[in-house]
Amino acid sequence: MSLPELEQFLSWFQNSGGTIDRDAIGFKYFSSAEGGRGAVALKNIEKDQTLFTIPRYLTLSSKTSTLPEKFGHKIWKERALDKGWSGLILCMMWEDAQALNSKWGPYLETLPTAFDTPMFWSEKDLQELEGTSVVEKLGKEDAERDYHDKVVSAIQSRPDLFPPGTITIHYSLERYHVMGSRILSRSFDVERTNTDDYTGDEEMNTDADRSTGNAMDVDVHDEQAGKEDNSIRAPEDEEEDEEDGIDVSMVPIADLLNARFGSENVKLFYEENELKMITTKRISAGEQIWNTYDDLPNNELLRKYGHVDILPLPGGAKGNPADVVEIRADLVLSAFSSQSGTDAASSAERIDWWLEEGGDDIFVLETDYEVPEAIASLTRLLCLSSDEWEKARGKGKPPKPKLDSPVLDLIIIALQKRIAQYSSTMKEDEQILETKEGMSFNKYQAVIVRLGEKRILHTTLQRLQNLLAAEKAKSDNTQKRKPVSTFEGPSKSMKKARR
Ligand SMILES: C[S@@+](CC[C@H](N)C(=O)[O-])C[C@H]1O[C@@H](n2cnc3c(N)ncnc32)[C@H](O)[C@@H]1O
Repeated sequence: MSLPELEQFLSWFQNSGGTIDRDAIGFKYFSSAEGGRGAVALKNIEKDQTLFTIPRYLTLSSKTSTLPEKFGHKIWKERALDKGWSGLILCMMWEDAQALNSKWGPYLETLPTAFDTPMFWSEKDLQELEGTSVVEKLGKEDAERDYHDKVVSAIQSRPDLFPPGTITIHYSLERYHVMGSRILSRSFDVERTNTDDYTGDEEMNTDADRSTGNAMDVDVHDEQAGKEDNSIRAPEDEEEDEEDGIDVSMVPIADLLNARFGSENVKLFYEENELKMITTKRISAGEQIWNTYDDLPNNELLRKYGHVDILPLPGGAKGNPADVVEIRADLVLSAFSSQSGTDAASSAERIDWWLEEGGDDIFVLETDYEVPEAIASLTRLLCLSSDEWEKARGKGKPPKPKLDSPVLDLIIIALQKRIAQYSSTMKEDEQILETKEGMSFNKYQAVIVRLGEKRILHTTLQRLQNLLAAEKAKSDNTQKRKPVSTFEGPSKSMKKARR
């Protein structure tokens, strides 16, 4: 079973040195909730079976495209096209402009030309994501700055490579975003091997070259996190890739596989000269062949891939068990300032020290509803008396993450402030989903994302409020049990009562 639209591509793949077990794997359209176009098992397949292999020279990256060489490696670097994703995007636009003259022509034909990701949403739809971490991570402005500053001038400098008549069709800002989104939703972080030169066509069909050495995981898809996690990644991310020995690469066939939380049944492994998709469990005939995108939370799935995972959750609700919500450190600071009546500047020294010591500036709450130790430690740091703060600084150690009443009080306020950042309540979102008739797909996915975040916030908040109540009850009991007169003298509450 296969799709007619993929036949030319599959022939190209096999004729170019790729192998695929076509008795075991086919392609078909699943429901959109299951990923649309994807791969299916045509028979029962045992664990540890290789379904297809991709020679490294068939992967498309700025190492395998011949554009940097034609452009001149030196000038490529001078124009910083080796940093960030702009160089790879330019390679992909250029390869795409060559159509079937490109080595990857039939492969490029299989790639989507439109995306449902928030990068392409209207302002109105983006407002539905208010409060979530999606919007600030889109990186649209950074991407467009790269396009205007680096890519346009590179294109204009070489009319022989980028004929002026082709620019509006193949090198527009819109095409730049499409290529960026192809990379974001389909690329793999492929670790380099010692023999890094796998660009040449002379390597085609060299079965003897294939290593039987130890297979290792290939990091699947871009997995940057935190505020630098832009669709077009910050240059420093690419520098890290350089250091880590990773090539962000498009990998034919492998990128036809969908993924769903906890469903992985195959994984991409690499060997010296090729990548191998190998089953990680037995797959029954008719089942979808699922890769993994690292079981991302819905806010990241939506931003990178344009879909969300909706599965049954413990307690009856539906959502993504991998959901997370981010709390910025400045919200903790603002909770402290409003509670203590001080301004943020008076805590600046402590915050600077916290960051210098490597403390987090974003805390991540998960569906275990635990409070990250770092948020408790930062909160305690803010609450320390001047003497205690001097001591902590002297020792070079942030305070222990103990959840006592003052700390609980402040984290509760920070969570309440975080909840207030959304423009709708959790109840409203639940009602919106009950009557979803006529709702746009973008809005539907946005509500799923923000509801997932809010559930974590509300459940964690409830837990903390219970903990605080228990803490207070404990301290009240201790006060009550204290004898009227001890060797230390009357308790504070007794003193007060006598006045
Ligand atoms: C690597 S591609 C997978 C192949 C893709 N379905 C195709 O037709 O080429 C990733 C894209 O597939 C879709 N996808 C993958 N898994 C999905 C899922 N569980 N639910 C919905 N869409 C999914 C999303 O559009 C995502 O951006």
